[in-house]
Amino acid sequence: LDEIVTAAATGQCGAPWADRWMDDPAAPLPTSPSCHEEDGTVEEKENNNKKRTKSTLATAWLTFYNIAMTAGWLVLAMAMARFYIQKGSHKGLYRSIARTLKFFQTFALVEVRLQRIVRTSVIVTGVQVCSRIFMVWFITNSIRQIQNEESVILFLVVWTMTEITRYSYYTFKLLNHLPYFIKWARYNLFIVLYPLGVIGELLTIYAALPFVRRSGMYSMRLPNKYNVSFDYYYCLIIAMLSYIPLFPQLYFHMLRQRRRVLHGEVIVEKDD
Ligand SMILES: CCCCCCCCCCCCC/C=C/C(=O)SCCNC(=O)CCNC(=O)[C@H](O)C(C)(C)COP(=O)(O)OP(=O)(O)OC[C@H]1O[C@@H](n2cnc3c(N)ncnc32)[C@H](O)[C@@H]1OP(=O)(O)O
Repeated sequence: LDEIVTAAATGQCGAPWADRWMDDPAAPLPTSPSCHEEDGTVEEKENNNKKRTKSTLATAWLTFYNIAMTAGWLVLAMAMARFYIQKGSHKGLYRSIARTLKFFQTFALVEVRLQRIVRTSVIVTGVQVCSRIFMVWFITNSIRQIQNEESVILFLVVWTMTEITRYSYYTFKLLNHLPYFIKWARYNLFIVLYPLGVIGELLTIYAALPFVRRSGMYSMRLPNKYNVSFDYYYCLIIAMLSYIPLFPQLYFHMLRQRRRVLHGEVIVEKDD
């Protein structure tokens, strides 16, 4: 076993079958892991080359994506700081950064599919990204009257701090130059920022309720030609209630990741 693991880890000539064995431990082991046996067929070599090219392309793409997202959230942070310094008030701040925020937060949708190349969870990432997009497009952007609420600024500041730390963590990690303070920040700041972000989001949805009820936006009342009724007001109440079962799952997921990354604990997570 040591021989197999060492071969796979060091990329020695025995690595192709070692890789295969690590992918499928049930596969029969060769009697002797000699280099000549495993120089392999031309087909095997081509496959290995393709795999290597794919992983280099994936890493290059991920690095570009994470640099772009770090830059995007840094631009947002600077725009917010500049607005506040110039105007001395948060009124109008959301409108001034709305476009950039919508662009970068919506772009994060690609992360839901990242589990094909990194060890991220599709469910956790899906809930996180969808709830953010819901907050941006269907609450804050759609209801002008709440855009100047303090709670909007609260979740904006918290999201911005989180994302600058998170994307710069991924970037430096991919470049194999991860400063400890970024790793520390990625897996510690969320302990306070996550609940604060949730408070900001819940207060914002709560502030939206009276406007939604009065305007009847995004709602369908009976009778109508589809014979379907939908009340956005109750949909928002359900969304608020869904934080009760969902948020603890996200929070405990991050606490588990923290133990794994900062304390080296081996965590066995259930498959998505
Ligand atoms: C449709 C309407 C729904 C309405 C109802 C909604 C209810 C919702 C309830 C809950 C809502 C929560 C709202 C959230 C608000 C906030 O965000 S507040 C601000 C504070 N937030 C945070 O601190 C977020 C912290 N949480 C996370 O970061 C998430 O768990 C995550 C974003 C989903 C990330 O999870 P995960 O990927 O599992 O963790 P990591 O440890 O970061 O990564 C695991 C491995 O994957 C690699 N990886 C992941 N992404 C990338 C990437 N982009 N590039 C490169 N690599 C990546 C990462 O490096 C790890 O690799 P290994 O270390 O090798 O394992």
